Amino acid sequence: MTEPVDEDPILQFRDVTAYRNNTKVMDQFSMTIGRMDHTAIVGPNGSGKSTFIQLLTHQLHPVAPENNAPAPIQVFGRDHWDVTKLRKRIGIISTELEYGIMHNLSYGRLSGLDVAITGFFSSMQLFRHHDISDEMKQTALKKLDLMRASHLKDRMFNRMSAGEARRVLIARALVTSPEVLVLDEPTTALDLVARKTCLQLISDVARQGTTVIIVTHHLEEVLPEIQNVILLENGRAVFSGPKKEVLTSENLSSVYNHPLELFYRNGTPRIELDHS
Ligand SMILES: Nc1ncnc2c1ncn2[C@@H]1O[C@H](COP(=O)(O)OP(=O)(O)OP(=O)(O)O)[C@@H](O)[C@H]1O
Repeated sequence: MTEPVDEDPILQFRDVTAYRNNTKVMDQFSMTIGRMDHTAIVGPNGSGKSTFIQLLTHQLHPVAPENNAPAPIQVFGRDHWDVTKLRKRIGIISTELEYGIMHNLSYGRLSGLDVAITGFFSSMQLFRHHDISDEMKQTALKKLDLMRASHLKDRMFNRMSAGEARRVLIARALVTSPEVLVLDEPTTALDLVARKTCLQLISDVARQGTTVIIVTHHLEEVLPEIQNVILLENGRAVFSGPKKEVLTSENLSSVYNHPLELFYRNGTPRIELDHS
């Protein structure tokens, strides 16, 4: 196992290849994300975005390297992690997690405050053996406040709208003050106003010192704070680098296999389909 040092990248994928049900779903995917390199991983349906999240959460494992080659995935400079410890340093928000908590009702219902507190235990539920201190409660309340969700602390999670639930989940991810926040299509199912609020809150998190990684196919989620973009196609990083260089009409048309026109509005990229 390698010993981490502070300057190590947060995430390093080196020629990562992975299979799901005997299908190659990631093919020699390489990328490096440093501290405070806010990054968007963008790609069309089926390009490998969920696969990336699964590799990060250890739900899926890469093909082992040959001989003594370095491990294909390193997080904070290490290739082996106790998943519970890692979850405290990397907050992940996905619709899968939202669904999991929302439908995990057999153990009892959770309030907004309870859901935020589960972040300390990396669990989807609060159990009797969880020792909840006053400090934890205060921190959870503070993070709910940061996400403008204080009014949801006593509301049952399964009675919240998608936008409310998303804000509570971001607060949950922040209770351990993670160095990195990974968001999987954070505005899916949100209406126009909730989407704007959610993106504004994520921008605030990025500016306050947490490295933000957004995995998405919605270009409006590529916030002004994001400077690096990785464009995925068929499980490979086909374009990678500064946002203005990677997000071009030409590159996007190639990856989406359709003529697209890219423009920026208030620092946020948008695309228009070319119907000609
Ligand atoms: N369980 C599975 N077994 C085999 N192949 C799979 C499985 N799940 C996904 N794939 C394939 O893996 C590739 C990458 O899928 P993935 O779900 O990572 O893409 P994605 O970019 O997240 O797509 P979307 O935007 O539609 O969610 C696709 O070609 C998909 O068909």
